Amino acid sequence: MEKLRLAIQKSGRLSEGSMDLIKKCGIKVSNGKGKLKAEASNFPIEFLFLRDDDIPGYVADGVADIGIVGENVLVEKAKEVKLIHRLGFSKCRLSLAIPKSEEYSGISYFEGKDIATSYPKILSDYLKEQGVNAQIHEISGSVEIAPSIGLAQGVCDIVSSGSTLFQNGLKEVEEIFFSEAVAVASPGLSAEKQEILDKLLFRINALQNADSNKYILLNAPEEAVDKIISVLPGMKSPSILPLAQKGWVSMHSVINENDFWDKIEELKEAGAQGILVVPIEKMVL
Ligand SMILES: Nc1ncnc2c1ncn2[C@@H]1O[C@H](COP(=O)(O)OP(=O)(O)OP(=O)(O)O)[C@@H](O)[C@H]1O
Ligand SMILES: O=P(O)(O)OC[C@H]1O[C@H](OP(=O)(O)OP(=O)(O)O)[C@H](O)[C@@H]1O
Ligand SMILES: [Mg+2]
Repeated sequence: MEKLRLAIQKSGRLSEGSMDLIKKCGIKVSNGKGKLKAEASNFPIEFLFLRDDDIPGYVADGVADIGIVGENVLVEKAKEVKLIHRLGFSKCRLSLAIPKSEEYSGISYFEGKDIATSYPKILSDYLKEQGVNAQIHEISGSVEIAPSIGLAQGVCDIVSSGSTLFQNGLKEVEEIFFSEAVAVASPGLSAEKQEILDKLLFRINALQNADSNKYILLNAPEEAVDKIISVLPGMKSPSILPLAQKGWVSMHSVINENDFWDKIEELKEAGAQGILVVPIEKMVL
């Protein structure tokens, strides 16, 4: 049987999230330290552990069928791959930053200046769009050091908490690109590989649906049921079970994480009591 080849980052900011996702999908793989290729024991998938920069190229060439990579690297490399799914981890942004002591006048500050970055394509597209001419110096890492050693007056690099910028005496002045981990696929997958990929995406969707929803249980007087159903429609409609106490029921449903606090207020007003909210591990719609 054919196996789907998945390229993931060997070690770095994407590795933990990628392996965690695979594990939660019920796929078992043992990747000893230093092992660059591994097979799952219970799913037709093979893993390649690579530098993240190489993943879009390997997927475009068909050496790997799919890959997990940051959107920043995907856009920077501009390879022929299909973005198939957003994964929601390793969220960060690409920003322009300058020394803290400098006064920032707006994007024209960078006119004629030198900017160090590992993302020359994204930066030059942005500067072009803004009508700014600046010299871009491509370096592959430790970008935040550039102003303090006289290599450039500004940097364009990844920011998450902002602590690396802060520790290097820099301040963020423009956010130019937002990124998260994404799954990408080769353009020409065989029907058999596409079928394996569909199975994997089905599992990922079940995890993501579960993450964005909660299971809710509550007790209510029978006369409050209609009002509560209108607040909590659930996946189809809530389950209702009689309580030992006459005139009372227990209602079970699913609630979206984003609506949670607003709905709790409405439920209490409608007469709900003993409200329990519990996480869902997997959810198939
Ligand atoms: N501080 C951060 N917080 C969240 N996500 C991040 C952070 N830094 C980087 N990322 C995301 O994770 C990806 C990988 O970052 P990492 O720092 O591990 O890359 P790297 O050093 O180039 O690794 P490699 O050795 O594989 O080339 C980045 O391209 C970005 O999408
Ligand atoms: O805003 P922060 O939370 O400080 O995160 C940003 C830093 O994180 C990444 O580096 P990482 O720590 O992964 O080290 P690396 O340079 O070896 O990739 C990135 O290159 C930034 O330098
Ligand atoms: Mg890299």
